Parts: sequence; structure tokens; C-alpha cells
Amino acid sequence: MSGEGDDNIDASRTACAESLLNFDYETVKPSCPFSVNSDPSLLLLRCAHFAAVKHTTERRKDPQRTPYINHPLGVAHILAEEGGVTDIKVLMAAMLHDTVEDTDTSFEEIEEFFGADVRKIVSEVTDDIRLPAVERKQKQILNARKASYEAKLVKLADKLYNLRDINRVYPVGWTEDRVQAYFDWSYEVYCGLKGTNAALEQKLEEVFAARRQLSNDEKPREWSERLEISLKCKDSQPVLLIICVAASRGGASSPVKHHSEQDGLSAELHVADEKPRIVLEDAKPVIDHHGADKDLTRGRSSDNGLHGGHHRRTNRQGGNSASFGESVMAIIGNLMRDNGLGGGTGVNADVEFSSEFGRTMNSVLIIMRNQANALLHLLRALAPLDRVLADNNWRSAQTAMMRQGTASTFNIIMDILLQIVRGLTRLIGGSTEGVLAAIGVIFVTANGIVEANRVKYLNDYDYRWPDTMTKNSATASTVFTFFCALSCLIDGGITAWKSTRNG
Ligand SMILES: Nc1nc2c(ncn2[C@@H]2O[C@H](COP(=O)(O)OP(=O)(O)O)[C@@H](OP(=O)(O)OP(=O)(O)O)[C@H]2O)c(=O)[nH]1
Repeated sequence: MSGEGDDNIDASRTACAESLLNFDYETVKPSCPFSVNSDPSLLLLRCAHFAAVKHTTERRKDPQRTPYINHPLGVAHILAEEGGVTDIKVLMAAMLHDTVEDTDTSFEEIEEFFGADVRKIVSEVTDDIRLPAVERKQKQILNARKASYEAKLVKLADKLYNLRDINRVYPVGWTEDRVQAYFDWSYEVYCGLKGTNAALEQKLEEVFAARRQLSNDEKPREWSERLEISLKCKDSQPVLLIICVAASRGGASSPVKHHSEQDGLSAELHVADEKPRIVLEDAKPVIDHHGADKDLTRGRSSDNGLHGGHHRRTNRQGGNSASFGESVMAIIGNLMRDNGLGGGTGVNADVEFSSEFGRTMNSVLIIMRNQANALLHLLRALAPLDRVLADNNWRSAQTAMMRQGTASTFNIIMDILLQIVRGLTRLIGGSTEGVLAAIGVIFVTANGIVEANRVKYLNDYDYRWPDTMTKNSATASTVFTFFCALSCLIDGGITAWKSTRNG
């Protein structure tokens, strides 16, 4: 009996779902275009109806799969009830705020039926869903600061609704870390919205404070976390990652995890007394690109000439451990050596993260090292160019580069550059060194810009740098790049001048 009843319910649900999919969106259109003289309650009902129809097939991510329309209606309700907002444009925009982002609604439609003011607010709170998630999230932080007063109001209520919703129940599949990351990110967005509506901000502060309290209660005094670090890549990205993670852990706020899909070094990151260390005794051997087994647990720091004289310490777990600085420098040394870049020098192996300034400086140093790597790559790749230009055979350069193990993307870029160099040299009938120097400038500058941007998007790794650190590192990276480019140019210029004199 009950089975039959369930079948009937299921059948009617399916029929209902099908009819929703075939919903005629034409019926949503209000009978007449927007007019400023329209009755406010009519406008609000129009919005509610429009949003309800547009979001018909959408559900929230909670286990109950709540109808999505609950969210925009809730946001408008928060604004009116808790924020004391009476501006009809803001309430309308709140109801419509996800229609363009999540449904087939266009901004033109919004303007036609609800006016240009509402369109503007909706467009300010609409994310560009074509962007990758990380970039989209970053943009929301930046846009929050620049938004109009009205858009900030909608955003405040939006965040308040979503955070309360998470506190009610986690969206399906969200782990504790994901929830924490959402709170952290929302807080950054919220910081750009402050000073807009005291009542709403007070409520948000309470939600954030409750969350902080919760995660502090749950956090052990000393924690350890498995950290997967890929050593397969041929630059110091993993090292940068370790630095970032460790630097961010300096203040011991929330656990950070990085899971690499590739095989690689598996190390444990310990943070105690605000002094991060990587314990390498658990590191798995990794296969380097020559196929040889590497065991990073064994004295690598002294065999690359970087840290002769450093002795290893015993950690409280009883195993061998290097200080964080030693470990990082050992890895950098290995990476540089494995890439044929020689042992690195100049960076103090005993760097420790005892202060905000120290942490920032260390990050800056590592980024500069990255830039140096890029420059060395460039110089290395340029070497075969001499021969090419002499032989007029660019394929031989490609082969030479392949032999050297230069990355394939790099080869492609060099292919293109080679063609350009040959073309330009012929065109201007001038010195190839001059052209090479100019290209060097472009290349290194581009690399610097990419690097600076990469720094910005490090939260790809669930990682968030303090604002100052991001700014300092990006600036240092760009300044360093500029000087690299300048030296390239001067070097190329001098060579060209010499060859002109000799010629
Ligand atoms: N808390 C919660 N959020 C849900 C739920 N269902 C859908 N969402 C939406 O999911 C977004 C957060 O999920 P994420 O994975 O971080 O972001 P994404 O969907 O945009 O990639 C929120 O959008 P947002 O970008 O933060 O805000 P908005 O600007 O889109 O409104 C929120 O509106 C739910 O059940 N609970």
C-alpha cells in the first residue's frame, strides 16, 4: 500500500520536474516595461516572481536541496528586516542578484523590466562565471572594495545569509577545511564592505567570531599535517609552496593541506612555538628526471655545496630533522642542480620565521630566486641561438634544447622567438644581439608579470598570504624582473656595440 503511494509520489515528482524543465520563460515577462512611477510593492512582487521563475529548476547545495529562490528572497529579507534598508532599488537587486550569474537572464532583461539602477547593482554583484574559480574568488575580494554603496549592502546580506546557512548545515560534500576556507574568503570579502551598514556588519562580526571560537577550540596546540610536495616540476614552485605554507602557518591559524596529484616528496610540516620546520625523515624517495632514486632524508643539504658545516638536529619526535631554512635551501639547491643551474648561493640557509618582517623577506628572497632561475633558463636557451643564427638552422637549436631537457612549452616559445629574431634581423639589417637583448627584455618582463600574478593566486593551494606579504613579494618580483631585463638590455647592447666596432 505504502509502496504504491511512494510510486505515485515519485511519478508525480518526475512529471513535475519535467514540466519545470519545459517551463516557458516568456510567462515571466512583466506586462509592461519598467517605470519609475510604478507602485513599489508591484515592483517588489515582480522581482520576486521573476527571480522565482528564473531559478525554478535550481536547488541549494544543502542536503535538503532547498529551492534556490529561498536565498535571494532571504537576502532581500535580511536587508529590510535586519539592515533597516528601505531603498527599493537595493531590495529589488537583492532578489535578482543571482539571476544573471546562475540562470539565462541577461542584464538587458533586468534593465528593461526593473530599470538601469537595478541593473547596475546586479552587475556589480555578479561574478564572471567564465573565470576559473580561484580568479573569480579573488575578483570578488577586489570588487567588494570598489563596489557602490548599494552593491555593498547586497553583498553584506548575501554573505550573512550564506554563512548562516553553512552554520545551519554544511553543503553536501564540504569538508571542515572547505568550510573554513569559505569563512576565510568571506571574511576577506567582508573587509572590503565594512563601513556600509552597522547592523549587518555587527551580525557578520558575530558569525565570524563564533567561527573563530569554534576552530580555536578544536585546534590542538601543536599540530602536524601531511604535506604532499611535488618535486617533479622543474622550477622552485614546490619550494615556494612550502615557504608559503610555512609562512602562513607561522601564526598557526588553521590547518593547511596541499595534495599533489603527482608523486613526489611527502613530508610532514610541524608548527610549534611559531617556528615551522619540515621533518624530512618520513620523506618518500622520489625519482628524479634522470631516473635515479633520491632520498631527501639523507644529508642532501651538504652535498650541494650550499650548507657545508650545517649539522642536523634531533627533533622532539626523536628523528633527524633540518631546520626549516636548511630544508628549503636543500631543496632549492637540489632543484637548481638538477636543472643544470649550478648550486644556488646567497640565500641564508638559517632563515627562520620569527617575525612578520622575516617571513616576508624570506618569501621575497624565494621569489627572487625564482626569477633568477627564469633568467638562467633564458640564458641557457639563448646559448644555442648563436649556432642557429650562424647555421641558419633553427631546428638544430630545438634539438639542442630538447637534449638539455628544457621544458617543451619553452621550446615552442623559443621556436616562435627564433622566427621573429630571424625576421627582425633581416628586416632591420642590424645586429642579432640587439634583437636578442630586446627579446630578453620582453621575456623576462613577461615572466615577472606571470610570477607576480602567480603569487596572487597562491590560494589555489588553500593558502592565503597576508596582504602585506603578497604586495611586498609581487613588488619585489617586479622590481627584480625589471633589473634583470635592464641588465639583459645593457649586456646585449654592449655585445652589439663591440661587434659593430669589430665588424
Ligand atoms: N552556504 C551555502 N551556499 C550555497 C548553498 N547552495 C548554493 N550555495 C552558493 O554556493 C556558493 C559557495 O560555493 P562555492 O563552491 O564556494 O562557490 P561557487 O559555487 O561559486 O564555485 C555561494 O555563492 P557565493 O559566491 O559565496 O555568493 P554569491 O555571490 O553567489 O551569492 C552560495 O550562494 C548552500 O546550501 N549553502
